[in-house]
Amino acid sequence: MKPILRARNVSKVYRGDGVETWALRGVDLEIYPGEFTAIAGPSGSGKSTLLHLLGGLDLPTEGEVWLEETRLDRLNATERARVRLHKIGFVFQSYNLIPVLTALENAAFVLELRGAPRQERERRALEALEVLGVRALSHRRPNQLSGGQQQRVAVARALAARPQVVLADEPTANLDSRTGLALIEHMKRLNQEHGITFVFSTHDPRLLEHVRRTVHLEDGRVARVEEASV
Ligand SMILES: Nc1ncnc2c1ncn2[C@@H]1O[C@H](COP(=O)(O)OP(=O)(O)OP(=O)(O)O)[C@@H](O)[C@H]1O
Repeated sequence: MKPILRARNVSKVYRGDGVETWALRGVDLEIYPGEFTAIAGPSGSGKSTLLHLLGGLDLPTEGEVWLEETRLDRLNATERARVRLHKIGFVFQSYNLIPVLTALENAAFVLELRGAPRQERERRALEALEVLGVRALSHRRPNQLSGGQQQRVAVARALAARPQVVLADEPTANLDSRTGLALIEHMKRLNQEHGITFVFSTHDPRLLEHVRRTVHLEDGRVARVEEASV
């Protein structure tokens, strides 16, 4: 089987105010279709940077990033945006819900950007909200939802578009442990039932008990990869 995502000897340097920060150094990583992979590591180890690069949101300083047969770091910004829109779902803290839209409209948003017809958008958004257990809240705006509910709507937005890959940056960070575990369970079910590939970052050891593969980052390098039999 060929990897769906691949980082080859990827380094990322942030430069600003005369300071250089090596966020990633020579990272090699392959993600295969249908995998459920966690990226773990202490604060500042490079987890968010790696997810940004894998999703084509940012470019590596050195190395290659591939999504299937497409080399993302060779595409221009418009081409990368098109690939993201059609193939990747994001659940990132910085990609918050749009405050003036209802949960349903938020969940349908990626499909709207893709130009899907209204009926199809609504059907798929409602389906995704149902799967995440927040369909009854579909007419509420984000400020009428708890943090956990907002996070579920954000996951529903990523999933309604049926991406091949979902990249999630600390998806449980703002949730209490019960809600966090429930969200991971939902993600796992979608992974098992719909074959969606998940890569998510976390520094919560409790969540790592639920994943098959954990990539540990330290100081921007892959320190070790752990395979569990869950
Ligand atoms: N835009 C930026 N400009 C300069 N330095 C940055 C930038 N983004 C990240 N860094 C630095 O790169 C390193 C890796 O950061 P990154 O956010 O990828 O780590 P992380 O593992 O996701 O951390 P956390 O768990 O705290 O979110 C850190 O030293 C950070 O300070």
